[in-house]
Amino acid sequence: MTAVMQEAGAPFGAAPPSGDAIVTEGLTKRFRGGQVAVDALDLAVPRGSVFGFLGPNGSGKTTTIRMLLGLVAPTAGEYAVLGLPQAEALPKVGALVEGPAFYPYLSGTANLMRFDAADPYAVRGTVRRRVEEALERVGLSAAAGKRYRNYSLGMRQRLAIAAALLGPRELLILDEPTNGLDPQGTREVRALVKEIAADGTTVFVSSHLLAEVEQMCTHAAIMRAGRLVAQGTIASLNGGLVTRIRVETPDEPGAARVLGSLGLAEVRIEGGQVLAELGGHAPEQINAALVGEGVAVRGLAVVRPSLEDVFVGLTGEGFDVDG
Ligand SMILES: Nc1ncnc2c1ncn2[C@@H]1O[C@H](COP(=O)(O)OP(=O)(O)OP(=O)(O)O)[C@@H](O)[C@H]1O
Repeated sequence: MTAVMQEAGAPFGAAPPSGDAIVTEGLTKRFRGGQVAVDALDLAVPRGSVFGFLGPNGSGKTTTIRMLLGLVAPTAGEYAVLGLPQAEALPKVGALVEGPAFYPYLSGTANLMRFDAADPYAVRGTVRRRVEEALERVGLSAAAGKRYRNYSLGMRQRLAIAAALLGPRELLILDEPTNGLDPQGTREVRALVKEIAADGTTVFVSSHLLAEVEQMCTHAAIMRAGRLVAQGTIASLNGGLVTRIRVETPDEPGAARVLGSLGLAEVRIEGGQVLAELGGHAPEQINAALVGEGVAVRGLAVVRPSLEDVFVGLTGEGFDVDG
Protein backbone atom coordinates (compact mmCIF):
# COMPACT_ATOMS: atom_id res chain seq x y z
CA MET A 1 0.00 0.00 0.00
CA THR A 2 1.21 3.48 -0.72
CA ALA A 3 1.07 5.74 2.27
CA VAL A 4 -0.18 9.24 1.80
CA MET A 5 1.51 11.74 4.06
CA GLN A 6 -0.18 14.93 5.12
CA GLU A 7 2.39 17.66 4.77
CA ALA A 8 2.38 20.96 6.62
CA GLY A 9 0.97 23.47 4.15
CA ALA A 10 0.32 20.88 1.42
CA PRO A 11 -2.68 18.58 1.93
CA PHE A 12 -1.60 15.34 0.22
CA GLY A 13 2.07 14.74 -0.53
CA ALA A 14 3.37 11.38 -1.81
CA ALA A 15 5.53 9.45 0.61
CA PRO A 16 7.28 6.10 0.88
CA PRO A 17 5.06 3.02 1.37
CA SER A 18 4.47 2.08 4.97
CA GLY A 19 2.54 -0.64 6.78
CA ASP A 20 2.37 1.43 9.93
CA ALA A 21 -0.90 2.74 11.36
CA ILE A 22 0.70 6.11 12.12
CA VAL A 23 3.90 7.58 10.71
CA THR A 24 5.23 11.05 11.34
CA GLU A 25 8.37 12.63 9.92
CA GLY A 26 9.76 15.82 11.41
CA LEU A 27 6.30 16.69 12.74
CA THR A 28 6.52 20.06 14.46
CA LYS A 29 4.09 22.45 16.09
CA ARG A 30 5.14 25.93 17.12
CA PHE A 31 2.35 27.93 18.71
CA ARG A 32 1.98 31.66 18.26
CA GLY A 33 4.25 33.22 20.82
CA GLY A 34 7.07 30.86 19.85
CA GLN A 35 6.34 27.88 22.12
CA VAL A 36 7.47 24.66 20.36
CA ALA A 37 5.00 22.05 21.67
CA VAL A 38 6.16 19.25 19.32
CA ASP A 39 9.67 19.31 17.91
CA ALA A 40 10.62 17.28 14.79
CA LEU A 41 8.79 14.14 15.86
CA ASP A 42 9.45 10.88 13.96
CA LEU A 43 6.94 8.25 15.09
CA ALA A 44 6.23 4.80 13.68
CA VAL A 45 3.22 3.03 15.17
CA PRO A 46 2.97 -0.58 13.91
CA ARG A 47 -0.45 -1.93 12.99
CA GLY A 48 -1.84 -4.22 15.65
CA SER A 49 0.16 -2.61 18.46
CA VAL A 50 -1.06 -1.07 21.67
CA PHE A 51 1.19 1.94 21.46
CA GLY A 52 1.78 3.97 24.61
CA PHE A 53 2.54 7.63 23.95
CA LEU A 54 4.23 8.42 27.21
CA GLY A 55 5.41 11.72 28.61
CA PRO A 56 5.02 14.08 31.54
CA ASN A 57 2.26 16.68 31.40
CA GLY A 58 3.06 19.35 28.83
CA SER A 59 5.42 17.17 26.80
CA GLY A 60 3.37 17.54 23.59
CA LYS A 61 1.16 14.45 23.56
CA THR A 62 -2.20 16.16 23.11
CA THR A 63 -0.83 18.53 20.48
CA THR A 64 0.53 15.55 18.50
CA ILE A 65 -2.82 13.76 18.71
CA ARG A 66 -4.67 16.89 17.60
CA MET A 67 -2.37 17.15 14.56
CA LEU A 68 -2.94 13.48 13.67
CA LEU A 69 -6.70 14.08 13.77
CA GLY A 70 -6.48 17.20 11.62
CA LEU A 71 -7.62 19.43 14.50
CA VAL A 72 -4.40 21.48 14.57
CA ALA A 73 -2.22 22.32 11.57
CA PRO A 74 1.45 21.34 11.89
CA THR A 75 4.08 24.05 11.45
CA ALA A 76 6.39 21.61 9.66
CA GLY A 77 6.78 17.93 8.87
CA GLU A 78 4.49 15.20 7.60
CA TYR A 79 2.21 12.53 8.96
CA ALA A 80 0.20 9.61 7.64
CA VAL A 81 -2.68 7.84 9.37
CA LEU A 82 -3.53 4.34 8.08
CA GLY A 83 -1.55 5.25 4.95
CA LEU A 84 -4.57 7.08 3.55
CA PRO A 85 -5.55 10.65 2.70
CA GLN A 86 -7.12 12.28 5.73
CA ALA A 87 -10.72 12.18 4.48
CA GLU A 88 -10.43 8.40 3.87
CA ALA A 89 -8.54 7.70 7.08
CA LEU A 90 -10.70 9.59 9.58
CA PRO A 91 -13.85 7.43 9.25
CA LYS A 92 -11.67 4.44 10.22
CA VAL A 93 -10.24 6.18 13.27
CA GLY A 94 -12.03 6.36 16.60
CA ALA A 95 -10.75 9.10 18.88
CA LEU A 96 -11.20 10.16 22.47
CA VAL A 97 -9.64 13.56 23.06
CA GLU A 98 -10.91 15.65 25.96
CA GLY A 99 -13.95 13.37 26.48
CA PRO A 100 -17.25 14.16 24.74
CA ALA A 101 -19.80 16.17 26.73
CA PHE A 102 -22.70 13.83 27.55
CA TYR A 103 -26.12 14.91 28.79
CA PRO A 104 -26.59 13.83 32.42
CA TYR A 105 -30.35 13.30 32.10
CA LEU A 106 -30.16 11.13 28.95
CA SER A 107 -29.45 7.41 28.85
CA GLY A 108 -26.25 5.91 27.44
CA THR A 109 -28.15 4.95 24.28
CA ALA A 110 -29.70 8.40 23.79
CA ASN A 111 -26.33 10.09 24.36
CA LEU A 112 -24.64 7.92 21.73
CA MET A 113 -27.48 8.58 19.25
CA ARG A 114 -26.97 12.31 19.72
CA PHE A 115 -23.21 11.97 19.45
CA ASP A 116 -23.52 9.99 16.21
CA ALA A 117 -25.84 12.62 14.72
CA ALA A 118 -22.97 15.11 14.95
CA ASP A 119 -20.54 12.84 13.05
CA PRO A 120 -20.35 13.89 9.40
CA TYR A 121 -18.96 10.47 8.40
CA ALA A 122 -21.65 8.35 10.10
CA VAL A 123 -24.11 6.30 8.03
CA ARG A 124 -27.52 7.38 9.37
CA GLY A 125 -29.67 4.31 8.64
CA THR A 126 -27.53 1.97 10.76
CA VAL A 127 -27.28 4.11 13.89
CA ARG A 128 -29.40 1.88 16.19
CA ARG A 129 -27.37 -1.20 15.41
CA ARG A 130 -24.07 0.65 15.70
CA VAL A 131 -25.02 2.15 19.06
CA GLU A 132 -26.07 -1.27 20.38
CA GLU A 133 -22.84 -2.84 19.16
CA ALA A 134 -20.68 -0.10 20.68
CA LEU A 135 -22.46 -0.41 24.04
CA GLU A 136 -22.04 -4.17 23.91
CA ARG A 137 -18.36 -3.75 23.04
CA VAL A 138 -17.66 -1.69 26.15
CA GLY A 139 -19.83 -3.83 28.42
CA LEU A 140 -22.63 -1.29 28.93
CA SER A 141 -25.55 -3.17 27.32
CA ALA A 142 -27.22 -3.77 30.69
CA ALA A 143 -26.87 -0.07 31.63
CA ALA A 144 -27.83 1.26 28.19
CA GLY A 145 -31.16 2.66 29.41
CA LYS A 146 -29.78 4.18 32.60
CA ARG A 147 -29.30 7.93 32.85
CA TYR A 148 -25.70 9.07 32.36
CA ARG A 149 -25.68 10.90 35.71
CA ASN A 150 -26.10 7.54 37.46
CA TYR A 151 -23.06 6.00 35.74
CA SER A 152 -19.85 5.40 37.74
CA LEU A 153 -16.65 7.12 36.58
CA GLY A 154 -15.52 3.94 34.83
CA MET A 155 -18.89 3.57 33.08
CA ARG A 156 -18.72 7.20 31.92
CA GLN A 157 -15.31 6.68 30.40
CA ARG A 158 -16.43 3.41 28.81
CA LEU A 159 -19.33 5.30 27.25
CA ALA A 160 -16.82 7.84 25.89
CA ILE A 161 -14.86 4.96 24.36
CA ALA A 162 -18.11 3.54 22.95
CA ALA A 163 -18.62 6.93 21.26
CA ALA A 164 -15.25 6.42 19.56
CA LEU A 165 -16.34 2.94 18.44
CA LEU A 166 -19.58 3.85 16.65
CA GLY A 167 -18.15 2.68 13.34
CA PRO A 168 -15.76 -0.09 12.36
CA ARG A 169 -12.37 1.28 13.41
CA GLU A 170 -8.88 0.24 12.38
CA LEU A 171 -7.26 2.68 14.77
CA LEU A 172 -8.36 3.98 18.15
CA ILE A 173 -6.64 7.10 19.52
CA LEU A 174 -7.16 7.71 23.23
CA ASP A 175 -5.77 10.78 24.98
CA GLU A 176 -5.14 10.00 28.67
CA PRO A 177 -8.20 7.72 28.96
CA THR A 178 -7.62 6.91 32.65
CA ASN A 179 -7.08 10.50 33.76
CA GLY A 180 -9.34 11.46 36.64
CA LEU A 181 -10.70 7.93 37.12
CA ASP A 182 -10.85 6.09 40.43
CA PRO A 183 -8.87 2.81 40.74
CA GLN A 184 -11.90 0.72 39.70
CA GLY A 185 -12.57 2.91 36.64
CA THR A 186 -8.88 2.78 35.73
CA ARG A 187 -8.94 -1.03 35.85
CA GLU A 188 -12.08 -1.13 33.68
CA VAL A 189 -10.59 1.14 31.04
CA ARG A 190 -7.23 -0.67 30.94
CA ALA A 191 -8.99 -4.01 30.54
CA LEU A 192 -11.18 -2.59 27.78
CA VAL A 193 -8.17 -1.23 25.88
CA LYS A 194 -6.59 -4.69 25.95
CA GLU A 195 -9.82 -6.30 24.71
CA ILE A 196 -10.19 -3.84 21.85
CA ALA A 197 -6.58 -4.47 20.84
CA ALA A 198 -7.14 -8.24 21.01
CA ASP A 199 -9.83 -7.79 18.34
CA GLY A 200 -7.16 -6.44 15.98
CA THR A 201 -7.66 -2.68 16.36
CA THR A 202 -4.46 -0.67 16.67
CA VAL A 203 -4.64 1.44 19.83
CA PHE A 204 -2.60 4.61 20.26
CA VAL A 205 -2.95 5.72 23.87
CA SER A 206 -1.32 8.65 25.60
CA SER A 207 -0.46 8.53 29.27
CA HIS A 208 1.74 10.24 31.82
CA LEU A 209 1.87 7.03 33.87
CA LEU A 210 4.90 4.83 33.27
CA ALA A 211 3.46 1.79 35.02
CA GLU A 212 0.24 2.05 33.04
CA VAL A 213 2.08 1.99 29.73
CA GLU A 214 4.23 -0.91 30.90
CA GLN A 215 1.15 -2.93 31.85
CA MET A 216 -1.11 -2.09 28.94
CA CYS A 217 1.09 -1.55 25.88
CA THR A 218 3.20 -3.60 23.50
CA HIS A 219 5.13 -0.55 22.27
CA ALA A 220 5.89 2.92 23.55
CA ALA A 221 7.29 6.27 22.54
CA ILE A 222 8.67 8.44 25.31
CA MET A 223 8.34 12.22 24.99
CA ARG A 224 10.05 14.97 26.92
CA ALA A 225 9.51 18.68 26.27
CA GLY A 226 8.15 18.09 22.76
CA ARG A 227 10.94 15.77 21.69
CA LEU A 228 11.00 12.01 21.21
CA VAL A 229 13.38 10.40 23.70
CA ALA A 230 12.97 6.76 22.57
CA GLN A 231 10.49 4.42 20.90
CA GLY A 232 10.15 0.69 20.29
CA THR A 233 8.67 -2.41 21.86
CA ILE A 234 8.48 -2.30 25.65
CA ALA A 235 10.97 -5.19 25.75
CA SER A 236 13.46 -3.43 23.46
CA LEU A 237 13.18 -0.18 25.42
CA ASN A 238 13.90 -2.03 28.66
CA GLY A 239 16.40 -4.36 27.00
CA GLY A 240 19.13 -1.74 26.70
CA LEU A 241 19.45 -1.72 30.45
CA VAL A 242 20.89 -4.31 32.80
CA THR A 243 18.93 -6.58 35.10
CA ARG A 244 20.22 -6.64 38.66
CA ILE A 245 19.98 -8.98 41.60
CA ARG A 246 19.27 -7.60 45.05
CA VAL A 247 20.13 -9.54 48.19
CA GLU A 248 18.81 -8.57 51.60
CA THR A 249 21.05 -9.94 54.32
CA PRO A 250 22.46 -9.09 57.77
CA ASP A 251 25.88 -10.07 56.37
CA GLU A 252 26.42 -7.56 53.58
CA PRO A 253 30.22 -7.96 53.23
CA GLY A 254 29.83 -11.76 53.14
CA ALA A 255 27.15 -11.58 50.45
CA ALA A 256 29.20 -9.10 48.42
CA ARG A 257 32.19 -11.44 48.60
CA VAL A 258 30.15 -14.42 47.37
CA LEU A 259 28.60 -12.46 44.49
CA GLY A 260 32.07 -11.25 43.50
CA SER A 261 33.50 -14.78 43.62
CA LEU A 262 30.67 -15.98 41.33
CA GLY A 263 31.81 -13.39 38.78
CA LEU A 264 28.88 -10.95 39.04
CA ALA A 265 29.79 -7.42 37.93
CA GLU A 266 29.18 -4.08 39.69
CA VAL A 267 28.73 -5.56 43.16
CA ARG A 268 27.84 -2.85 45.67
CA ILE A 269 26.41 -2.49 49.15
CA GLU A 270 23.60 0.02 49.38
CA GLY A 271 21.27 0.73 52.28
CA GLY A 272 21.39 -2.72 53.89
CA GLN A 273 21.23 -4.52 50.54
CA VAL A 274 23.76 -5.96 48.16
CA LEU A 275 23.24 -5.26 44.47
CA ALA A 276 24.97 -6.67 41.41
CA GLU A 277 24.43 -7.07 37.69
CA LEU A 278 22.77 -10.43 37.11
CA GLY A 279 24.37 -11.12 33.71
CA GLY A 280 23.78 -14.71 32.64
CA HIS A 281 23.64 -16.05 36.20
CA ALA A 282 20.69 -18.05 37.54
CA PRO A 283 19.18 -16.49 40.71
CA GLU A 284 18.61 -19.90 42.28
CA GLN A 285 22.32 -20.75 41.94
CA ILE A 286 23.28 -17.44 43.49
CA ASN A 287 20.94 -18.20 46.37
CA ALA A 288 22.43 -21.69 46.80
CA ALA A 289 25.98 -20.26 46.77
CA LEU A 290 25.11 -17.66 49.41
CA VAL A 291 23.50 -20.21 51.70
CA GLY A 292 26.36 -22.69 51.06
CA GLU A 293 28.86 -20.02 52.22
CA GLY A 294 26.85 -19.44 55.41
CA VAL A 295 25.40 -16.07 54.36
CA ALA A 296 21.88 -15.63 55.77
CA VAL A 297 19.49 -14.51 53.02
CA ARG A 298 16.43 -12.53 54.10
CA GLY A 299 15.33 -11.76 50.60
CA LEU A 300 16.53 -12.11 47.04
CA ALA A 301 15.00 -10.30 44.10
CA VAL A 302 15.66 -9.89 40.40
CA VAL A 303 15.29 -6.20 39.57
CA ARG A 304 14.32 -5.71 35.95
CA PRO A 305 14.70 -2.27 34.41
CA SER A 306 11.51 -0.26 34.06
CA LEU A 307 10.50 2.44 31.60
CA GLU A 308 11.33 4.87 34.36
CA ASP A 309 14.93 3.65 34.32
CA VAL A 310 14.92 4.07 30.53
CA PHE A 311 13.69 7.64 30.88
CA VAL A 312 16.20 8.50 33.60
CA GLY A 313 19.02 6.80 31.66
CA LEU A 314 18.26 8.74 28.48
CA THR A 315 17.49 12.15 29.94
CA GLY A 316 19.39 12.17 33.22
CA GLU A 317 16.16 13.36 34.85
CA GLY A 318 13.44 11.79 36.95
CA PHE A 319 10.07 11.23 35.32
CA ASP A 320 8.06 14.02 36.86
CA VAL A 321 4.40 13.29 36.30
CA ASP A 322 3.44 16.83 37.25
CA GLY A 323 5.45 18.04 34.30
N1 LIG B 1 -3.11 26.41 21.93
C1 LIG B 1 -1.92 26.53 22.51
N2 LIG B 1 -1.25 27.71 22.49
C2 LIG B 1 -0.03 27.85 23.06
N3 LIG B 1 0.61 26.83 23.71
C3 LIG B 1 -0.01 25.65 23.77
C4 LIG B 1 -1.29 25.42 23.18
N4 LIG B 1 -1.65 24.11 23.39
C5 LIG B 1 -0.62 23.56 24.08
N5 LIG B 1 0.36 24.46 24.31
C6 LIG B 1 1.63 24.22 25.02
O1 LIG B 1 2.32 23.20 24.35
C7 LIG B 1 2.98 22.33 25.28
C8 LIG B 1 2.55 20.90 25.04
O2 LIG B 1 1.18 20.77 25.47
P1 LIG B 1 0.34 19.42 25.26
O3 LIG B 1 -1.03 19.68 25.81
O4 LIG B 1 0.47 18.96 23.88
O5 LIG B 1 1.11 18.44 26.22
P2 LIG B 1 0.64 17.07 26.85
O6 LIG B 1 1.84 16.19 26.88
O7 LIG B 1 -0.57 16.56 26.17
O8 LIG B 1 0.28 17.48 28.31
P3 LIG B 1 -1.13 17.36 29.09
O9 LIG B 1 -1.26 15.91 29.40
O10 LIG B 1 -0.89 18.24 30.29
O11 LIG B 1 -2.17 17.91 28.14
C9 LIG B 1 2.64 22.85 26.66
O12 LIG B 1 3.72 23.64 27.12
C10 LIG B 1 1.42 23.69 26.43
O13 LIG B 1 1.36 24.75 27.36
